[in-house]
Amino acid sequence: MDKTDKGTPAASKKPAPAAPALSVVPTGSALIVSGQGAHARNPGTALKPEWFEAIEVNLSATERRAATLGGRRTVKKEYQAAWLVKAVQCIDLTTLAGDDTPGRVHRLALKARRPIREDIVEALGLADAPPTVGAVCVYPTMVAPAVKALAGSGIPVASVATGFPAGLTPLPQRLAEIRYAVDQGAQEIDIVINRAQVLTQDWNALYDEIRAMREACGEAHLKAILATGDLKTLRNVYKASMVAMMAGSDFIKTSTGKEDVNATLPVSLTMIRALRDYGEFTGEAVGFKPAGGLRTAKDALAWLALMKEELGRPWLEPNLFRIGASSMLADIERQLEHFVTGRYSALTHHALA
Ligand SMILES: O=C[C@H](O)COP(=O)(O)O
Repeated sequence: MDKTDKGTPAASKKPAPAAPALSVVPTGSALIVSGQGAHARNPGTALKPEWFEAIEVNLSATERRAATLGGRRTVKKEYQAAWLVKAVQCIDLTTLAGDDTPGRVHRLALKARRPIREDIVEALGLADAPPTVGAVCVYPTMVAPAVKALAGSGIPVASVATGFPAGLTPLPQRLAEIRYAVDQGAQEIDIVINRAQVLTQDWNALYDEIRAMREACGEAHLKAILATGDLKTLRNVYKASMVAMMAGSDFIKTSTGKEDVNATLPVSLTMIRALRDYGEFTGEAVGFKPAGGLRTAKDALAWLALMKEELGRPWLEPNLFRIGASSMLADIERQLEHFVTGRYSALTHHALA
């Protein structure tokens, strides 16, 4: 850690170019607002290793900072309910299983349209504008059923692609998979990076591949999954985040959900500091998506606190923040039910996801 950087766990030793301020404007303080607002795309930059090569990350300082988020910084009562509704609006409701079927995707889409039970929505006073999730995330061959089941809802379909989860098929096939998913109607593509390029510090190769993937996405937004559990060090996480953003990623995402270690707060903090540095260098606002192993309302609150404290209010909206989760919604719904009734029900009383 750079000792001059008071309390900054993931600090970058970077040159000091004229850094434009972030181009986003806070949208106000009310948390219960809906919408998948249009997100200006990140055009990327040329590859600039000088922005990240000298990075140092202090592991223990990063862990200490992360540990504060789930503990003393909690929100209670109606504030907590509002944050949980916000979390629902930011969920990429996901099914990425070998036994996925159009029927399962159809059921998931129904849940995406009405993620919180009607009586709870009414009790929360949200019946006029019931919340929906941020997106539904599926494998490429499930995009068409998802698009059909979500027709008219305004909920985008995200598809994983590029040989998810390992990303080790030849590049032409990975690019073809992106084009297939876009052709099927996916509006967002969650690509996986080639971890070997990070582990061998081959930044040119990583940059070129992600650039080519962005090109293949066309109008679809690109989320770059770094699979941080495979990247060995937080320095690598920071560098891979930077290269992914320079190559034009609209979001950087932690994990596939298939690594041994998936989303953690220290890794997320490191990615967010990279995101913030990239914003200072370029003026571009890039989105963040933690994913993998996030199961509880408590997880949702910890990551929302991280976004608010590190990046500010704009990163509490689905155009800049998503939570990738296949099984978090039921616990959030249960907590919201407790808020409106004062009673806890068993998790099994809450539908799918
Ligand atoms: O992209 C989303 C992840 O695959 C979801 O992981 P999960 O099944 O652990 O929630």
